[in-house]
Amino acid sequence: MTETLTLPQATSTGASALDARGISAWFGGRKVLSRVSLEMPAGRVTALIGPSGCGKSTFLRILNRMHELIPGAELAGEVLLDGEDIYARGRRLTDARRRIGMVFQKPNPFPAMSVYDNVTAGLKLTGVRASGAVKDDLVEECLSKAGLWKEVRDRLRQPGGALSGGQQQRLCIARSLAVRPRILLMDEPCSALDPTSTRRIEETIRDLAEEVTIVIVTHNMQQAARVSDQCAFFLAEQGTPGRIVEHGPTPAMFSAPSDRRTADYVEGRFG
Ligand SMILES: Nc1ncnc2c1ncn2[C@@H]1O[C@H](COP(=O)(O)OP(=O)(O)OP(=O)(O)O)[C@@H](O)[C@H]1O
Repeated sequence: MTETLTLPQATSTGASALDARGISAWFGGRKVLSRVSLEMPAGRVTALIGPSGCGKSTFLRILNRMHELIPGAELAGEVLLDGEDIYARGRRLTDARRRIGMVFQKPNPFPAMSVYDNVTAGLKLTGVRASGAVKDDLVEECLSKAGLWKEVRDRLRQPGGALSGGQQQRLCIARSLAVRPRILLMDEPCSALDPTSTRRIEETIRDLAEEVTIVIVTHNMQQAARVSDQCAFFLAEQGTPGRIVEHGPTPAMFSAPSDRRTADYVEGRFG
């Protein structure tokens, strides 16, 4: 039986806290993350930083149960969404997906689908029912929040693939917002974009932060400094699994990190 849900009301306090506890991860028996714990407070932007291969994306995928879809992938630990483990027995994958959205490195709208249908696409996939008028309002609301409404309000029936790269990424953000997630995960969302589009997305991230908790992976230290409230520095030293070396408020991580390796990384001496 397919479950049908109605759309949650838009509120200004929809953000949730996410708390990862003792997360370890393996691919085909190779351990890539070891006992990573991190609290991601409600309504804040958390940036995950660190050199390539230290497990940031793996950690991010564990936060919305995407890791378990990879053949040979395993994990241990807990991910608490407002205190409840998304991996607890009986919890459904679709539940986690609805509450914890994800935006990827490369903009991935449905290219032949209209801008309008791209925004509402997530509703069907997550079993949410909405009437035509509700959908119209939702499309405007989500495109506005993603900072795209003014640019596409007259092009809602054009294909998503006809937008620029930066617009496509904001369309993907709007699509994620349509199911009213409490958390938005972003895996290097600007790495395929030009500087102007990057700044536009960064503004969007800051605007969204009040109502959705954001966790962003970025290799761009200036970006981490501009958009995040707190940072976690991941490192996998000499073939060991990735760990968090240090985490804390962003200004402190950049101006007075307590670990020398954090200082070396944020100042660009390695990675
Ligand atoms: N699907 C997979 N199968 C096997 N190993 C994987 C898979 N995905 C990632 N890994 C391995 O897990 C480790 C962590 O990778 P991950 O992509 O999480 O790191 P990252 O810090 O996000 O890197 P980057 O910054 O380059 O994106 C790496 O050693 C990588 O090779």
